[in-house]
Amino acid sequence: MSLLSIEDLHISFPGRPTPSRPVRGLSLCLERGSVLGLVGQSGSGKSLSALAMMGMVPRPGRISGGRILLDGVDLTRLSPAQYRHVRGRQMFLIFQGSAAALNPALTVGKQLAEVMVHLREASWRKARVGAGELLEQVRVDPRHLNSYPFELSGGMRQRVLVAMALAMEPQLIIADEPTTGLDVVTQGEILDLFADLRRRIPGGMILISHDLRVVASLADQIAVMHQGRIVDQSPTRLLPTQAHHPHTRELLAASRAFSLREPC
Ligand SMILES: Nc1ncnc2c1ncn2[C@@H]1O[C@H](COP(=O)(O)OP(=O)(O)OP(=O)(O)O)[C@@H](O)[C@H]1O
Repeated sequence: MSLLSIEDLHISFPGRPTPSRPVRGLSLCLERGSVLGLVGQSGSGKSLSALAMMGMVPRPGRISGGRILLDGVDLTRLSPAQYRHVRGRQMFLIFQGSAAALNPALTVGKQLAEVMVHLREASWRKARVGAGELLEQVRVDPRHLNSYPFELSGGMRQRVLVAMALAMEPQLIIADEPTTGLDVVTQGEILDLFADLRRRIPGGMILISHDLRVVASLADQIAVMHQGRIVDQSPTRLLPTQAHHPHTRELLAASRAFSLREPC
């Protein structure tokens, strides 16, 4: 059984004269232990799809059809309380603008320690030590345990989010444009960290970007999204030969200078 299977997902927003349907018939599969790259141009529906997987479609939008199966459980049928439980333990979203994902009022150490106390039932003392170790694993100096998110650079905040994911050990990690807004060197470092993360997390990862080059080095499979649905999906290195949709051809042409390599 696939770790994640999305079947014919539709998301709509009310509107006149007709509702808008930014996601219309999205289907994809993520196998356990693998990374799926979800690419597509701005507005194709990638972020909304990620939010739908997390049970966080912004109102008045709603899932108007389809199923999202995580380990065979249809998430679209969960109550809000059940969803919160699954979201806190089995799924983790790293999204654009890492600042917004961290609590601005709590130090980095406190936020990491809270995850360990609540999910791993560690004592506060052990959690604090564990939080320092996690920061070291993502190559952030542990003295930043006492720093607030605004005191860190964008790259460091992304590293803290990766540390948070390591603390939670979720089944599914969704990273939505995790390197957008970072300089090229920091982008490379963050992608290296994701490569490390995928080796440590037994579940799977969905890496979302408008840039094929960003996901190609990490993803086993690439799914190309266009106007609310997947138009091509294939193993990364076969995409240039297997892609048939004109939009995928455009994306490939745009990243031609960079050859698609084997996932690390
Ligand atoms: N809160 C909202 N209300 C109404 N429509 C929305 C809302 N959020 C998204 N949409 C619609 O859904 C479309 C897809 O948005 P989405 O953010 O998923 O695109 P994306 O592929 O992630 O683009 P980007 O790479 O720019 O983030 C948008 O073009 C917009 O029409």
